[in-house]
Amino acid sequence: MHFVFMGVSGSGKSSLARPVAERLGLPFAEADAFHPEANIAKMSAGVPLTDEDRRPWLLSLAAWIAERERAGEHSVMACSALKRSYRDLLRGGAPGVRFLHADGSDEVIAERLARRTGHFMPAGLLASQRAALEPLGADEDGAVLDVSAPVDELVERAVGLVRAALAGQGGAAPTARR
Ligand SMILES: Nc1ncnc2c1ncn2[C@@H]1O[C@H](COP(=O)(O)OP(=O)(O)OP(=O)(O)O)[C@@H](O)[C@H]1O
Ligand SMILES: O=C(O)[C@H](O)[C@@H](O)[C@H](O)[C@H](O)CO
Repeated sequence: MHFVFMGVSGSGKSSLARPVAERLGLPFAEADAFHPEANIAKMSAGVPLTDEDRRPWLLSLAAWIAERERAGEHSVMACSALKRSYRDLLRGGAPGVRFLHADGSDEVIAERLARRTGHFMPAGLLASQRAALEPLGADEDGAVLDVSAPVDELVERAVGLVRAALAGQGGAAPTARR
């Protein structure tokens, strides 16, 4: 199974996904590291990416998932995966792709983005990220994490969800909480 922490910029995907992968000893991919230079330059200049900009990037991430699948490994990824069509591309990588949506109010996320340093993504792009975001549909495998809680607590919760999904493989999957 492949667990993708999704959400808008600054929602805390990376802060959660990385420790979850470490705790469970699973391979981890940070989707930001897969962007071509042109995408990074665009975002750094405060210009939102288009579907066309994101497509090759999402396909490279799906390829990473497919490699883990071929290796017989579970995996964890941090990737915005804002639209359903983007998640469809990721789901193309392997049969068992599930999404954990790091979700929070604009107020909470904007405040975290304003405080974050050393990252290419300007806080001003939050509005466009929000506009693009399509929450998980009822028919999409996944769960929602309310990111107003402290990181440690959220990591604990996410580890629990991943463990439960892995234990129930072939059985019940964690279902979306809204
Ligand atoms: N639950 C939390 N409580 C307090 N601060 C948090 C929490 N989660 C993340 N942060 C902080 O908020 C900022 C954004 O988190 P992070 O970089 O993980 O988000 P992200 O969704 O991966 O963003 P991006 O997509 O832009 O890379 C960071 O400075 C991080 O330390
Ligand atoms: O789809 C996108 O617009 C991008 O993935 C962005 O979300 C960033 O890569 C990331 O959030 C910035 O840190």
